[in-house]
Amino acid sequence: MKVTVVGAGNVGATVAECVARMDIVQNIALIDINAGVAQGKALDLMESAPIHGFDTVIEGGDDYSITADSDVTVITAGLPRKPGMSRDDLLKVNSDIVSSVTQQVAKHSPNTIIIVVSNPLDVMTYVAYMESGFPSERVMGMAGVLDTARYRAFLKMETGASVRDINAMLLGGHGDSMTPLPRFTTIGSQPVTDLISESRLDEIIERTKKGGGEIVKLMGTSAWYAPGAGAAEMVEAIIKDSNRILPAAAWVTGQYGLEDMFIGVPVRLGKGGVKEVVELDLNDKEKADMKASGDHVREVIGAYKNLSA
Ligand SMILES: NC(=O)c1ccc[n+]([C@@H]2O[C@H](COP(=O)([O-])OP(=O)(O)OC[C@H]3O[C@@H](n4cnc5c(N)ncnc54)[C@H](O)[C@@H]3O)[C@@H](O)[C@H]2O)c1
Ligand SMILES: O=C(O)C[C@H](O)C(=O)O
Repeated sequence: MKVTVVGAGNVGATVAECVARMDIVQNIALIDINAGVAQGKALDLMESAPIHGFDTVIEGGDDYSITADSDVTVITAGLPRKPGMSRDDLLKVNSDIVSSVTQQVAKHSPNTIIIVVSNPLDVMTYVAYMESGFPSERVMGMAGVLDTARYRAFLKMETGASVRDINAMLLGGHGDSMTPLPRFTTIGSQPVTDLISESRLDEIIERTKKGGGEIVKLMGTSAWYAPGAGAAEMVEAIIKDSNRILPAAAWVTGQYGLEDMFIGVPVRLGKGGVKEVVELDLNDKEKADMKASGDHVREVIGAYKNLSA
């Protein structure tokens, strides 16, 4: 089994490290336009193998021949936002990068499964789908795992419960229009709505929606530990064919009243990629939130199409 990570920056290097430490694949290829950085980080990771005890071989560079026949490819290439920017402000620069990267990926690994991380996430996933020509089940975006992890981390901070006992699901685009679902959130099997007041839960949800921006404001660039771990969790589900139900940006064909876009929905992940989009029974408010999120994603797809027209 082989995994490629494109972009050896903060997120890409973290994905490579997390997957290596899982010791679930024979090879990882780390690609960057800056060959020295990719080679250096690959070598540094290899030198950590005896300490962590993994046998995965990591190779870095700027030549896509090292990525040949990858089973899973994670695309993190692209600019992160700076304070004051929205993710959508990255549309032009990152769509150019994701387009060219995807062409190389598809050429060298025609059967790979692509997980996009670059922002604006839902639309960059759409770009990778269009450029690769792959069937939709082999293209997806990582954001829901991160957004749900943030929500669960904030619930842990609030209640002191173990993160292992906090289950949550979240839908919609990766942005302020995402749709956390308190009705589907439990702590130790108890509904979160029985444990935390409505007003406090609203504050936690608001913090989750703005979680990316909170970190950008603190650091001047965006997050990488949780995003890297999130992408690695998706890689693991695919490599191990584990049928995990995780939130991911997946192609919708009428589910949740949406179509012709990638947007965050619960999916069953395993061999071959997205095996199924899982449809939760939403109430009217949740449906309205999902529709608003879909409207936003459609708007950014429109902006992308105008750019590339
Ligand atoms: N989906 C999410 O939840 C999520 C979370 C965090 C970050 N992101 C996004 O991931 C992207 C990467 O973030 P980062 O913090 O790792 O940035 P970074 O600047 O640390 O790394 C990006 C890397 O991409 C490389 N790169 C640029 N153009 C390339 C090309 N054509 N081919 C190969 N490599 C290229 C750069 O050289 C750099 O090393 C950003 O767009 C960011 O917004 C998404
Ligand atoms: O916030 C960002 O720009 C990066 C990422 O989408 C995140 O949520 O951390």
